[in-house]
Amino acid sequence: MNAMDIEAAPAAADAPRIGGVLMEMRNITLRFGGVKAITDISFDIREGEIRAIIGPNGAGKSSMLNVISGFYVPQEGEVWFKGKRRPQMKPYEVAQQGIARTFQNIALFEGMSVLDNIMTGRLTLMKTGLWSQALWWGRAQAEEVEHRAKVEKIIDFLEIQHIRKTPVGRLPYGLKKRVELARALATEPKLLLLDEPMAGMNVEEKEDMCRFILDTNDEFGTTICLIEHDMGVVMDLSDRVVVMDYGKKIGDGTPDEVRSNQAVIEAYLGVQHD
Ligand SMILES: Nc1ncnc2c1ncn2[C@@H]1O[C@H](COP(=O)(O)OP(=O)(O)OP(=O)(O)O)[C@@H](O)[C@H]1O
Repeated sequence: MNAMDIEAAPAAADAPRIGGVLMEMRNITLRFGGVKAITDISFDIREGEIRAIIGPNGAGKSSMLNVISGFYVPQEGEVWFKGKRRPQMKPYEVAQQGIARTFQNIALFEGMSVLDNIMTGRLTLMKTGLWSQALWWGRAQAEEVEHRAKVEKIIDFLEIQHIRKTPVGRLPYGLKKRVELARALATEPKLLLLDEPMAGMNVEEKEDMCRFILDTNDEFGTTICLIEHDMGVVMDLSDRVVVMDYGKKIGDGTPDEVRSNQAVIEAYLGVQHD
């Protein structure tokens, strides 16, 4: 089911929430000149799950998210999506495949309203060309109405009706993050990548964001892959966790498995490497 297929019947209560492999990273290595940001890492993301990537500062988490989103092309390894090896793609082509993301540093149009910002998420889904839209021809008009309706549903879902006309630049940080999530959802992603969704938030804002992430996953079946430093949040939200340290994978499993993994404990306690 697509993220905003809101009218669709909810999944049967006994249907398994997590399905087969949606994305697979196979032996990924990424270098920046002499710096090896990722060394030979493999893991998968299953349909419908919430998958976290954690690790100390500089572990290579953002680099990995950038490989998934097509922003970085690894020197070695393969990316598989929906059972096919993904050729080298531009980030917009990856977005067209149904992968959306939010950023560590919010990337919104500050002077534009919340509504207009979220509408930009619909651009890749628009079928009518620029000329039809500029001249407001019938088909473009009908399409605009349809896109607006989807966006209004997202606005309701994320409880941001009261700020829909407000320029984003005037919003507090926590709400900006929610608008960024709204724009990502407007693309109707199959896979949603969240880069530190709780960074800089107070406790109340974190609780809200957690609820919206869980609701997105639960109600629309959206697969989510997130990077997050707040360990409590990661362990509460995630089905499975990949742990990176110095560009290598040192753990992979359920929150309980990862919590009791000696290499992970040492990485977080700052045990010196040889
Ligand atoms: N564009 C780049 N050019 C050169 N080196 C980079 C670049 N991006 C990341 N690196 C290096 O790659 C390594 C991994 O960085 P990355 O930002 O992926 O880690 P991270 O786990 O996301 O860190 P943090 O939690 O601090 O954001 C670091 O040594 C970093 O300095």
